[in-house]
Amino acid sequence: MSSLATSHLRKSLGRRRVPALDGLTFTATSRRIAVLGPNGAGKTTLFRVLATLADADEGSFSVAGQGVATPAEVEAYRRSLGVLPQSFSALGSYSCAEFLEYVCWLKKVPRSSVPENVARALRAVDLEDRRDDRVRTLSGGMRRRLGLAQTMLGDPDVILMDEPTAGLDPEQRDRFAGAFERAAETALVVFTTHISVDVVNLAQEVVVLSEGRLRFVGTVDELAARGPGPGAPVSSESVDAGYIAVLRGDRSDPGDG
Ligand SMILES: Nc1ncnc2c1ncn2[C@@H]1O[C@H](COP(=O)(O)OP(=O)(O)OP(=O)(O)O)[C@@H](O)[C@H]1O
Repeated sequence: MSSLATSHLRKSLGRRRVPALDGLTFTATSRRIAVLGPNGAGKTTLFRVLATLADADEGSFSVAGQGVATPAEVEAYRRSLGVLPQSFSALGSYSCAEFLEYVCWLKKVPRSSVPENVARALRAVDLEDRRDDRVRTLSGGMRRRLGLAQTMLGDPDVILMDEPTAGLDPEQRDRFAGAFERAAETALVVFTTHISVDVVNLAQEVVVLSEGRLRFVGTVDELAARGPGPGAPVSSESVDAGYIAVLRGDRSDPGDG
């Protein structure tokens, strides 16, 4: 069964109507999907469409076999969604727990479940000891993990993240990966990235875009094999090499279209 499928998604932006998504069609079947592509490939635009922050001009998508088209479908989907945008900024004067309680309220989490939701989310991202500290006192990596924590409130079925590890140092990226693992235990996770280490550490399947079109969809192993060749161990080097080969169109891909 498909976990995420798009069909002929088109979205043009700005006065010059730049085609940020140009008939994008793919089917992914795993529960941890990385969307990879160079600057301007259309990753953020896809994220915004999947998060229902923007409407596609044409085309459709479905998640776990459920369409997201009619107002009732969109509403049900939004209720099942956790979202971490690239420009996430929490309310600095709130404590971590107060901020998460506020998001619970926005997400209409039943009042009796709020303490448990907040405690579970803080535990998952390793911020229990910062529970009562103000958000503005957290490091950049901690803030990013708090951003991940808020996606987990209300037990979402789907979590979407736009470049969640951008700007994190290797140690913080590692800690983020641990928190990501816990979030992905119960949700389908789709995230955009530029970073091949993220693909290796976080994803099962990769969608490569450029110029709003599909270049590749397949497992991390399959992408890595596009570089040095079949049997190459999966590493950030082999994923990078596979990614470059895919962008150059070195070998044809049955998923291209
Ligand atoms: N508001 C806008 N007006 C006009 N063009 C835009 C706008 N936002 C994005 N674009 C263009 O749409 C295309 C896709 O942009 P998008 O931000 O989705 O790419 P991206 O893959 O997320 O890039 P990056 O990795 O740099 O964040 C690019 O050519 C970009 O210049």
